[in-house]
Amino acid sequence: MIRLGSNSPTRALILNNANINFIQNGGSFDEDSIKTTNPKSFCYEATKGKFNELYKKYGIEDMPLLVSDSVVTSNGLLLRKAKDEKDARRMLELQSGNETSVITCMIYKSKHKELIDISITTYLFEKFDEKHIEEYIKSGECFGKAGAIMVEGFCKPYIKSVKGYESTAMGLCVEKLKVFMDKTC
Ligand SMILES: Nc1nc2c(ncn2[C@@H]2O[C@H](COP(=O)(O)OP(=O)(O)OP(=O)(O)O)[C@@H](O)[C@H]2O)c(=O)[nH]1
Repeated sequence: MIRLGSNSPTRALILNNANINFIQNGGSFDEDSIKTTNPKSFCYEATKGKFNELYKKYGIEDMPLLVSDSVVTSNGLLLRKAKDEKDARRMLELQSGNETSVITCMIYKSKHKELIDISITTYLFEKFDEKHIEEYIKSGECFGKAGAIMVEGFCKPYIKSVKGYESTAMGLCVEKLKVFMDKTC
């Protein structure tokens, strides 16, 4: 059993699908406190901030702690979660017909071992259909997701090429996590 230190329904889904037993306790780390706009550094600092908050609160005596953060970068810009419909439209139009990378950092710490991993999945998308963009925004599914994208949903029909794990793009590189958890310390 592990503690998923996250509010993310997608991260919970990823662990469930991988048959990893967990309880979920999200934190309230303020990502706006992070100054850097370098996507990788931002992602690492956000993960570290989330980890420190929840490590202080729960420790790892009773079970290992797993936290994670994901950001998107396209055209060198850092894309976090869309603030509103206008922001979501901006992010989607930026990624339409473009290359996009999802960067996911995770920290897993038990009494015996610790993993700090940064994984990247890069997509080349076809141009998104304008009408489909509007439907997707209206559905609200674009919110709460880095870069307002959903690789297993809205983006799927537009994927021209992909390099990296889909799980990384969805918010938790479960393939690497499972290999690490299965390793004896
Ligand atoms: N379903 C889905 N979710 C995605 C995708 N890309 C990113 N996400 C989610 O976007 C969110 C990125 O925001 P974060 O700040 O890392 O995490 P959060 O949702 O705020 O949750 P915390 O772990 O509590 O910080 C995460 O919940 C990811 O799972 C995707 O393609 N599909």
